[in-house]
Amino acid sequence: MIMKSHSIKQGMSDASVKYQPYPQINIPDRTWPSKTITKAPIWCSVDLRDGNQSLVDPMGHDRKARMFQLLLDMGFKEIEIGFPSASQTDFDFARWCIEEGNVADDVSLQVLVQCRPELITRTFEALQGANKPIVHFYNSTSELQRRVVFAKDVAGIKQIATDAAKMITDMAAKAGGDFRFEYSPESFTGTELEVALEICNAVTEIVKPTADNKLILNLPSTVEMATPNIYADQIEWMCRNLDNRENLIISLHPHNDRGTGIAATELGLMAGADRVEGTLFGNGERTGNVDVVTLALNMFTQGIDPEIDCSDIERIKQVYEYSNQMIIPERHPYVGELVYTAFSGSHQDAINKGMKAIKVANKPLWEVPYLPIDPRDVGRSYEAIIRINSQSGKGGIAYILQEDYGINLPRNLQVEFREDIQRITDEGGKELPSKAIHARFIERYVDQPGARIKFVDHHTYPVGEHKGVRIVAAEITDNGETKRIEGKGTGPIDGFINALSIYLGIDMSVADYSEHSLQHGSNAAAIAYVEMEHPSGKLFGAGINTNIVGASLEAIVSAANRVLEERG
Ligand SMILES: CC(=O)SCCNC(=O)CCNC(=O)[C@H](O)C(C)(C)COP(=O)(O)OP(=O)(O)OC[C@H]1O[C@@H](n2cnc3c(N)ncnc32)[C@H](O)[C@@H]1OP(=O)(O)O
Ligand SMILES: CC(C)C(=O)C(=O)O
Repeated sequence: MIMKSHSIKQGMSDASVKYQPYPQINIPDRTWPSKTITKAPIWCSVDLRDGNQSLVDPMGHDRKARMFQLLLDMGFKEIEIGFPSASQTDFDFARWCIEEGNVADDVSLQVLVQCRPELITRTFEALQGANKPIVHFYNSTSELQRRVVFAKDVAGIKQIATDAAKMITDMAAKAGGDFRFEYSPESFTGTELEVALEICNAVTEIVKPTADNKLILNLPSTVEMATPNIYADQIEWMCRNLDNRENLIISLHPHNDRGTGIAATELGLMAGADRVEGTLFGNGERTGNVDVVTLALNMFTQGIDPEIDCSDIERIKQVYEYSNQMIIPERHPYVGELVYTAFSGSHQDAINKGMKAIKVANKPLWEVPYLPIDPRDVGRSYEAIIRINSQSGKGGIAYILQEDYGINLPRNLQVEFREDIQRITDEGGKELPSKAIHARFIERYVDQPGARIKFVDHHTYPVGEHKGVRIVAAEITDNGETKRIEGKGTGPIDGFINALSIYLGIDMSVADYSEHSLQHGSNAAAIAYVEMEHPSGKLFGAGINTNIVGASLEAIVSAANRVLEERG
């Protein structure tokens, strides 16, 4: 019998009939692939307009004002504050920004308007008294929208743009202020390049930009329709062919329909664009606008000053969540709850070693495997870098004990303790927090509740004629009963082991020993680790005491208790 294989595509249409590939751009001598981004673009936040217009519940005054203040604090010099002719809320907010927004002289407020006379008139009312405002006008130019939305040919669509350009420049001249202008051939990525060029050139001719007042030509990827290289080709082609290029600011306004908005923007900048419109963490229509925080931090990690301040990413996140009433996912670049966290063993091991190497090198260059940015640069701490679950390894556990508690486990003890933690995480199926790992370490190696032997005190004294050999007389408790034991050795550790071996009737010796002071914690205590060899293997004990010899002898008792436990 022939078995039919199942495919998850069963319910989907025939793609080759329903969709068509985006055509290539004919620009064989393209230069952008060998360019790099060397400086920050002019940033324009469109959170309060494109972001706001895509929300389930658009922002009221408080949510807008809080977002506006954040954008000013982050250093945005151009902020699209709304679409004042669309609603009274947007109109009133524009008035509030102008009258009460405490906007610095180097910041331009920007507003959006369709190319419609009544809306343009209302927009100018909203802008009275604004300092260097940007009037951003747009109309859709794509082949599809010309056909199905406007039922107009190219000439008709160009007329909409040029009529608006004329009206806007006339009104600005009459108003006498220092207006700036931006034009967007909306749905640019669905517009034939020759058509976009013709319409943009016609608008430029009317606006007559100068070196002192450049026209912003915004070439939006209103809908992201192709791979990012196509957008870059389109931008390079426009930059090469536009009239009066020197008096134009070429702006990108990417959306993220294919999930490649960041890449498209970066390639668009390499292709010659000067400016980027986007939103914090990418809120916006459908899959969102391009995320300016990610763009800025991508630049930062390439050694470029992004010129917007992302050093308090938690505040940016909080305002984003309050104003947009949306939650940022855990994996969102640079800000997500989990983006600086490794659970898996090999990542933890490499991070642990990288962090140590950085401390040793004591140089500013950041080089930590798996962490493209120092979390502290965005105001995040190192606390969450390594978290422990069943996927974790010894390096991660060692890192947590070192970072959080100043406990620097010897390598073999890391291996031993990891097995214990692995058993717990496998059984629980859950993350084990740092506190629980520390508590387990103390319980197993230091406090040992219910253990048979406890160390109380010791004395040493020389053995008459034997130079270098000393007697160790110690007091211990065995199941709560006080006992005095005695042994010989070259020092207290040696002698105490000898005493315990005789008392317990088990042949024990020290295979490895180390100690260090505990930097964390209220008392200046020391921790000692003893790897104890016994007839059926090796295992570790640890002791913590303000006295280093005390810590060592407690570590021996700890190891002896574990030997007893193993023997049952
Ligand atoms: C890609 C973008 O993000 S563009 C920005 C989109 N943002 C928004 O739409 C948010 C704010 N918008 C609004 O509140 C409303 O749409 C308003 C107030 C602007 C207009 O409202 P209305 O006139 O009631 O409705 P609507 O938007 O449906 O109007 C569409 C009409 O304007 C025309 N139109 C649409 N865009 C433009 C434009 N840029 N320039 C000129 N005319 C336009 C349409 O062809 C249509 O004409 P028709 O009435 O002859 O068919
Ligand atoms: C108005 C324009 C720039 C826009 O929002 C878009 O194309 O997405």
